[in-house]
Amino acid sequence: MKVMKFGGSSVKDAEKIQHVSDIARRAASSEPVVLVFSAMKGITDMLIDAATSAEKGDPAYRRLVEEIKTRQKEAIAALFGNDTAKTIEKEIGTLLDELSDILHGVELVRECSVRTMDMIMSFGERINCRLIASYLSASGTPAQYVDARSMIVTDSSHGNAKVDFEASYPLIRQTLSKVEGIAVVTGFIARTEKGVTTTLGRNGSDYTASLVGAAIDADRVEIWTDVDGVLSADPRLVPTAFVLPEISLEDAMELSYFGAEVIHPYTMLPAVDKNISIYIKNTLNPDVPGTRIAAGAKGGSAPITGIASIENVALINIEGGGMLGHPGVASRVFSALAHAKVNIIMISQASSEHSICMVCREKEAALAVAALKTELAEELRYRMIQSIELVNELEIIAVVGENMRGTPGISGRLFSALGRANINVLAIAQGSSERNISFVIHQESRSAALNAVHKAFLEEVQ
Ligand SMILES: Nc1ncnc2c1ncn2[C@@H]1O[C@H](COP(=O)(O)OP(=O)(O)O)[C@@H](O)[C@H]1O
Ligand SMILES: N[C@@H](CC(=O)OP(=O)(O)O)C(=O)O
Repeated sequence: MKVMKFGGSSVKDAEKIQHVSDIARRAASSEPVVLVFSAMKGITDMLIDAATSAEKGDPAYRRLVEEIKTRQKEAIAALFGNDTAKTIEKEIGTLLDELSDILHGVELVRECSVRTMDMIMSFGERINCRLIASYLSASGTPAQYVDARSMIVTDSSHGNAKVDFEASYPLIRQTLSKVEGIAVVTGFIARTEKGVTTTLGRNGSDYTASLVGAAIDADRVEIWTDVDGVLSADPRLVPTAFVLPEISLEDAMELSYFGAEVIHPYTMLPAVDKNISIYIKNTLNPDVPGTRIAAGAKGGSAPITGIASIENVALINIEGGGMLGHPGVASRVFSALAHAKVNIIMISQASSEHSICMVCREKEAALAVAALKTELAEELRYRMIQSIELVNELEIIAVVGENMRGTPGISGRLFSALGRANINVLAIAQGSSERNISFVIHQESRSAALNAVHKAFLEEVQ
């Protein structure tokens, strides 16, 4: 039994849907499969844009809904014969009408809460999975649409909800045991205990697939995308990046946390629980073995496994001699940021205790600085803290790999490579697991830094 997840890039249009349906059908002829699909590529972004426009009272949202309708109509016309097309169009039309009504509501009240945003985003996966289940059935492979909200239960942190494993696993088993034909499960979406729609975070359909895989004790979970596997770096930025045949669950988690969007970081959590291997496969190149992500898998003989990066981040630097020997400042800083719901991606504190510096997403930076200025008002007034400085337009780069543990000289080699490429490093952090060194640079040096580090660790003869 295996779970196969197809991302937005694999179901962009009718032609791609036909192609992945063939892949799924072939797999289903030799073992039972459960399918998980994301929305068509770009649809989630369009839904977010529509909600944002409606909230501002900008009628542009109607044009976006029309564009979504047109894409669906085109796909339906290409996938179904005339009679079936009418039935599917009606079914999907009802969903699109509901979406229009919700957006109209948002326009009227000029407000789109995170809860409403989750409901709006859910239409991408719901529409796409209805379309694909109908297409599979109409083309001779009986399939049934499964709304993940009937089986994945989360808390109410909308936009990035936390899964209740204990509640979800039995529900997943129960729901799937009643499905006739192949289950076509909506990725990304879930619900609270009270039935309110939630989402698992952008790119979260990978996580849906591994949750389903762990619940049903699948032999493997396959994430089908548009590249040959997990590469040693983002291939769009590092042309010499190569496919990693296998990597550990921990390295995959680190790489994805630091921006390798080929897999969602939480995907590895259920797999750790149940010791399931995850395979990254390419729909454009289905016979290539891809990458196997599994407990204990080795990343290769190089000192690092791979490199990842996050753009549009900001660095906040709190400086002041008054922090020296005063316990509790760090804890207040992080509590204030947590309270303001700012997510800190990286932290580094100078050992002199003169400064604490943190990195967050640029879009959250102003909020973070305001929260810190309020929390540290006293210290600023009495000059125990001299400044709270913000630098925007930065990039975090992380070098990741099990092999770094206990290997001396990695930092020296890393910073020499950056020095040779004339790249200025603003902050550095290393986890005590020694599995990752992350550093911050100016965004304009991104490509030069990634390529220099890739060359130093992964291309030159070791
Ligand atoms: N280290 C990496 N290995 C492979 N792909 C990467 C890596 N870093 C970034 N990517 C990008 O991730 C993309 C796949 O993720 P995504 O677009 O979310 O796919 P999907 O739509 O299938 O979910 C690839 O096309 C690639 O450009
Ligand atoms: N559709 C959602 C969830 C998802 O996983 O998408 P994809 O598999 O295309 O990254 C998003 O765009 O975030």
